[in-house]
This record gives sequence, structure tokens and C-alpha cells, in this order.
Amino acid sequence: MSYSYLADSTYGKDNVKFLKVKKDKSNSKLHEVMEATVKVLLKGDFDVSYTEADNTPIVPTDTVKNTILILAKQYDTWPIEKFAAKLALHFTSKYSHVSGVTVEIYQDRWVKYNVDGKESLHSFVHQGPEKKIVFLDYDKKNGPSRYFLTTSIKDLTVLKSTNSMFYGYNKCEYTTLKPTTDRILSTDIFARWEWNCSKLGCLKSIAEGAKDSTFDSVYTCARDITLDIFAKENSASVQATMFNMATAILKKAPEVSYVTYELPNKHYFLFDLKWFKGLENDNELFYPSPHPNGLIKCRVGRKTAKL
Ligand SMILES: O=c1[nH]c(=O)c2[nH]c(=O)[nH]c2[nH]1
Repeated sequence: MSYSYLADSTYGKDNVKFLKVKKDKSNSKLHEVMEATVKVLLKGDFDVSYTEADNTPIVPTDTVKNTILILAKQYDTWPIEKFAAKLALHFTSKYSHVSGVTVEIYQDRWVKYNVDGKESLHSFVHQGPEKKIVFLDYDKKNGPSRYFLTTSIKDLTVLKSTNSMFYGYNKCEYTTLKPTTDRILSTDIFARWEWNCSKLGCLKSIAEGAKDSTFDSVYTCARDITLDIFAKENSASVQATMFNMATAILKKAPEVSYVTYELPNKHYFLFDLKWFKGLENDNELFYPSPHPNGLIKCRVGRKTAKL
């Protein structure tokens, strides 16, 4: 009798990076670029490689890496939701013993800038840590119409210097926080939307580009809504603001079933300068407090109409 059993396993390649240049058909100097980091993990009939030291079923992670790069060269990688679908279908159809796959793609934000009042053909500014992320979990036994697909915006750092409040919260003997109707609000936006696969259609049609414009427009709309509400609302709390953002995205994007926000509340504390000749500090000089930070998460769904 052996002592242990394999409860679960998955393997593949992480941190596969590429920069792809897309050249316009009519102007070879008119480019788009995509810098991406890809993770592909396989599931399937690999147990003997763990339990019997039998490598026969292993598709080497090196092969996984080569495949990602070859498919990135041969196929359109825009938008990354489509490329994730292409990769998932490839690995699950090429190898009969691969039962499922998870694909995660991080895309950097390279944005063209203006030169002499016109958008450059092929020069870009990197927008810092902000990423677009796609996650796809596909199990072959469910068929290509059932999958779990999310798109996220991560590490979009924002700050507003007024029109944020926080008062009326629970008070007890541990409470020292003072209520405020005017504070700094800053966070690193992490917004994720879960696609409704029955509305979006099967992975094959996604891989063929049938939903490219939906992916692009929902991404732009989610980013715009997030920034717009952040700027315009007199925020009652991070909780209330993130719920409003999620609701606005659900209203605009019928193909989305849930929206999740995970937002650190990055604190900026007002310096008390009264010790210096009674100097008033009217929300002008703050201390950026690196830690601790608040962390507030919510997942928002759509109420279904009662018949
Ligand atoms: O928007 C906020 N939500 C909180 O839950 C919280 N807690 C806190 O101390 N400050 C804040 N701000």
C-alpha cells in the first residue's frame, strides 16, 4: 500500500514573453505593438509522471513555450481574449490526453503619442505598470461552449485630491479615525469582468475573431467608466464607489455576468503642522503612508428580471 496519492496537478510554462509588431497592409511603417506575458498550464492524463516517474505523457514545458511563440507569429494576437481561445483549443485538440488548459495573458500598455500634432506611425510610450489581463479556464469534456473567461485591468493607479468622504462608520472603543468630508482618495485599480459564455458563443468562434470588437469595446468602456466615476463622484467610500463602477459596467455590457473590483485604499495622512507657529494645513500637505493599506473587494452581479 502506498502512503500518498496525487490529489491534483497541473503544469506548463509561465512568463513566456513576446513583443509582436502588426504592420498595416497598405503602409508597412504603420504599426501596432503588443508586449505580452503568457502562462499556459495543462491538465490531463499526467498522473504517472508524478507517481511512477514515467515521463511518457509529458509534453515538455519547452514545447509549450515554442507553441505559444509559433502561434503568436502565425495568428492575430489582438485582442488577447482571442489569442487565449486559440491557445486553449490548440493544446486540447493537439494532445488527446490533455483534458483542459488554463491560459493567462498579461498585456502591457504601449500607446502611440503625437509628433508634430499627428499620431506617430510607430512610436509608443509605455504606460507604466498598468496591464490588461485575460484568464481562460477550459475543460474539453464540457465542450467549447462552456469555459470560464475573465478580462481585467490591473495596476491603473489613480488619485483624487478632493471629492472623497468617509463618515458615519461604526464607532467603538478601538476607533480613532476621524470622520471627513474631504480627503485624498487613491488606489491601484484592479477590475475584472466575467464573460457570460452563453452570450459570447463558443471558443471556436472566439478564436476565429467573431467577438474581437466586443472584447475591445467592453475593455475601453470598463476603463472609461472606472476613470469617469472615480473623477465625477463625490465618493462616500471605496465600497460605494466600486459598486457604482461595477453596476455601470454591467449596464453597458450585456455579455458580462459579474464585475469584481479589488481596491487598496492607499492612505495619505494630513501633516499636522500647528507645532510650527500654528501653521494651518488646509488639505495641502500629506504624508503618503506606504503601509498598512485598506483593501476592499466586491463582486457584483446582475439582478435577473422577475417574470
Ligand atoms: O472608503 C473607505 N472604506 C473603509 O472601509 C475605510 N476604513 C477606513 O479606515 N477608511 C476607509 N475608507
